[in-house]
Amino acid sequence: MAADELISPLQSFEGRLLFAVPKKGRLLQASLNLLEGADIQFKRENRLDIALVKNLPIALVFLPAADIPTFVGEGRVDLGITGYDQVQEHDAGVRALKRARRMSGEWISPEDAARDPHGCETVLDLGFGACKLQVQVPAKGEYSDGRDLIGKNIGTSFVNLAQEYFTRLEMEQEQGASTNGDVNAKPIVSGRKLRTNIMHLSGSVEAACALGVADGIVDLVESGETMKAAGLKPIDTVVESSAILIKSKQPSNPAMVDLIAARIGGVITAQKYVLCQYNIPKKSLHDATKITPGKRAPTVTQLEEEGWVAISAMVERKGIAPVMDELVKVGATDILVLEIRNTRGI
Ligand SMILES: Nc1ncnc2c1ncn2[C@@H]1O[C@H](COP(=O)(O)OP(=O)(O)OP(=O)(O)O)[C@@H](O)[C@H]1O
Ligand SMILES: O=P(O)(O)OC[C@H]1O[C@H](OP(=O)(O)OP(=O)(O)O)[C@H](O)[C@@H]1O
Repeated sequence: MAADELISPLQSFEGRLLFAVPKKGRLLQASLNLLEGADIQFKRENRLDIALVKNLPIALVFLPAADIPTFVGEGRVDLGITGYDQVQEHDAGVRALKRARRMSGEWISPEDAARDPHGCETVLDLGFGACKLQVQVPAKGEYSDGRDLIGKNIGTSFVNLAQEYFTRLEMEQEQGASTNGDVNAKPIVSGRKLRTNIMHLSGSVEAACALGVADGIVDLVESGETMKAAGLKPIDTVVESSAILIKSKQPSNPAMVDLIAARIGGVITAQKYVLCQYNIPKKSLHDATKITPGKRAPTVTQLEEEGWVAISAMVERKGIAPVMDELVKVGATDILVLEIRNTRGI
């Protein structure tokens, strides 16, 4: 066996920026598309959760989305793609741990405190994986408000956020105060015993009510199809989420983090916008530029034909159809909509 075959994947991380990517689930494919768009080239061997990037000093680590905030927050991994909901759940877990430590009077060494950044920074919203973490109850049942579930059984994979949510409601009830649903409005009292029973479920959480395990659940909703199929309805939203790029507070190679962030940001902008090109009589230029102002300003080019100009401007993809309708109304012709493959510096 050649000597280099004896080198473990862990050893070959040396000097590489570690970038965590969801290994499965809802965020996997869109994340892989982003990596491809950012020209991060790798080959993932079957069943291996580590892949060395061929053209950059980066190693990709494929991890469950729920674990990525821990790895990045602990500074073990430099960058990661995960859901904002997962970061919030992780942070709520860290808050709970700190409260418990304070309560038990546990001594925390200065080294521990320094090593414990327990937090990652959001670099970019990635524009996919939009969903809401919602409190759900049987559609035909007696509950219509989060407060109705105080003291009941709640099934969830988001135990820490659910605990914070119900702690807040219980405290409000006890104090007769209102925080208007803002879960961050008041600090959670240390050592307080929660009356609501939060049960951890790892998946298929929607089944818990029908099976009599839970009175309500806290779970993710996108289209609402799963919730509806399970005979549930939402009564409150705990977190609104989408996929985000996060970074450690002390990345091993800050310049490489910035480069990757710029590349990924460029791909996201390219996905969000299309390029709209059209010709318009010069006298209608003012009206047309109001419809397509572009990111900074539209590009206006003189046409050979007297009294006409050509315009080129970036337009948000989701609004392009009405923009084209409006352009036709002000006299635009030859309207073309082109895909943007990549961007930078926008
Ligand atoms: N229906 C959905 N629509 C959009 N995004 C979602 C949806 N469900 C989950 N997500 C996002 O994807 C993240 C990962 O969820 P997903 O269910 O794919 O996880 P997973 O790693 O496959 O774990 P599990 O085995 O628990 O399902 C969530 O934290 C959330 O940010
Ligand atoms: O509102 P919808 O569009 O129906 O999506 C919501 C569902 O998607 C997620 O689960 P997923 O399908 O990823 O599987 P899981 O239940 O195993 O987590 C989430 O936990 C819901 O069950």
